[in-house]
Amino acid sequence: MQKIQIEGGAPLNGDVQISGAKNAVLPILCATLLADEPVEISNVPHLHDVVTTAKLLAGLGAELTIDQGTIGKGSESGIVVDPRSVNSHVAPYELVKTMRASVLVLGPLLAKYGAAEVSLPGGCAIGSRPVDLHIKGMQALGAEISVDHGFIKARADRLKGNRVVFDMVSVGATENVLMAAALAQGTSVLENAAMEPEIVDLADCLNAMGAQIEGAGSNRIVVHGVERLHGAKHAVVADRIETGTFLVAGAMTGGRITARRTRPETLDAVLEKLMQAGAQIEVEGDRITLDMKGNRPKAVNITTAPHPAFPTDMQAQFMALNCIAEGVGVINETIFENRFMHVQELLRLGADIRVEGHTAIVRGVEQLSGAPVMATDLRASASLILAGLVADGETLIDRIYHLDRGYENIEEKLSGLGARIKRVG
Ligand SMILES: CC(=O)N[C@H]1[C@@H](OP(=O)(O)OP(=O)(O)OC[C@H]2O[C@@H](n3ccc(=O)[nH]c3=O)[C@H](O)[C@@H]2O)O[C@H](CO)[C@@H](O)[C@@H]1O
Ligand SMILES: C=C(OP(=O)(O)O)C(=O)O
Repeated sequence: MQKIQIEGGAPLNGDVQISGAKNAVLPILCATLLADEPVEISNVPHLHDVVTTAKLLAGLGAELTIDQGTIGKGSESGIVVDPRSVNSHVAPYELVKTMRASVLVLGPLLAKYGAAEVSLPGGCAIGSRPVDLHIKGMQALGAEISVDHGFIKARADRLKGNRVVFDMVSVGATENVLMAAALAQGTSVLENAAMEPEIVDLADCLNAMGAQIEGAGSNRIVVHGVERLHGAKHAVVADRIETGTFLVAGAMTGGRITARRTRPETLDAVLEKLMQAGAQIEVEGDRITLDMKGNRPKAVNITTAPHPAFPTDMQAQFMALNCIAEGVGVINETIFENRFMHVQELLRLGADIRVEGHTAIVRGVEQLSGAPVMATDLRASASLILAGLVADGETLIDRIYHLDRGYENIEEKLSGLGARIKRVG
């Protein structure tokens, strides 16, 4: 099995180009099912989750044209999905179990074809992650739903617009209901909606396909259902989590890094914490430059919460930063009940972390020491890479398939900044 090998201690400097966002491209690919013409998506990152989604859509009968050569290399091309040949409404367990975002075909299949059978995703390393809000949302739009033999089985002649009040903020449930409401009869109002930039990107794509969605990016989204959605072209928004991960790498190594082709306005909470850690941040157009001027970062306190607050998907990376920072940083994880899996592995690298329930107290040490470690989930993998970049000697990270779900060419990008990192095995 492949591993990532890092020789720590090299300062990182230079420019890095940010890819399209995993968490935007996955719902957008699912949204293409709603159209009755081909939809062309560009700035598609080359990720394992994109391959899984492509398999899922192909399994439903959609025809996909994938331009491997250009994926991730520019915004000219990517994936064209022609949904006209869709002839199945079943999302099988084999795919859903490897990628929870597969549940996002529920809304589109139901709205367009009147039926969907989607395997229940089950729990994952970071938490139990139920889908009750997705189901309640579809029911509010008039779907009949049963859950048996591990599948969500949904039917509706034509969904009807309604007021949907989410009990708690959910990115996935907001996206699923948004897609379903786009083709429903009448107007839907989504209250307590998630406000993540990826929701805005999905709504932009749907509107380009002819949907009538207002208010995406706020906690109240109004969707005027339309009769049909047509083909469109859409470029995926930049990945704010990838951007943040590279900026933390710069901060931890005392370097100067420019993230190019990103969306600075989606990173306010992260940039604020980097400045508190002592980084000088400059924003110009689609670029963010972080300069640590060779200094050791200062520890920062973090509480994760829905956008625009600090993202849970950056928690593990800031934990790594706190591990080598000056002082003590307190991290509260409020989104997922089990998102401290990286702690045990960071301890193996010499970190000083105490976990009390949903809080981790991190006392910065002068130096981490390289060791073999195991990745447990996507962002945990990123945190171990970051720690390895500053650890003394060699760090060998196992189970890196988690990383390939969500980071495009991370070794190449880090090598380009001066890191001594390679894939082995
Ligand atoms: C593909 C994608 O975009 N993934 C992101 C998405 O995941 P995802 O959409 O799964 O996350 P949610 O926003 O839905 O989850 C937030 C919280 O709500 C709970 N919940 C959610 C749905 C539900 O029906 N019932 C319920 O209780 C979850 O268990 C969790 O505790 O948002 C998360 C929170 O920003 C990010 O960490 C993930 O990277
Ligand atoms: C938790 C994440 O993704 P997913 O929802 O796809 O598991 C993530 O991107 O950090």
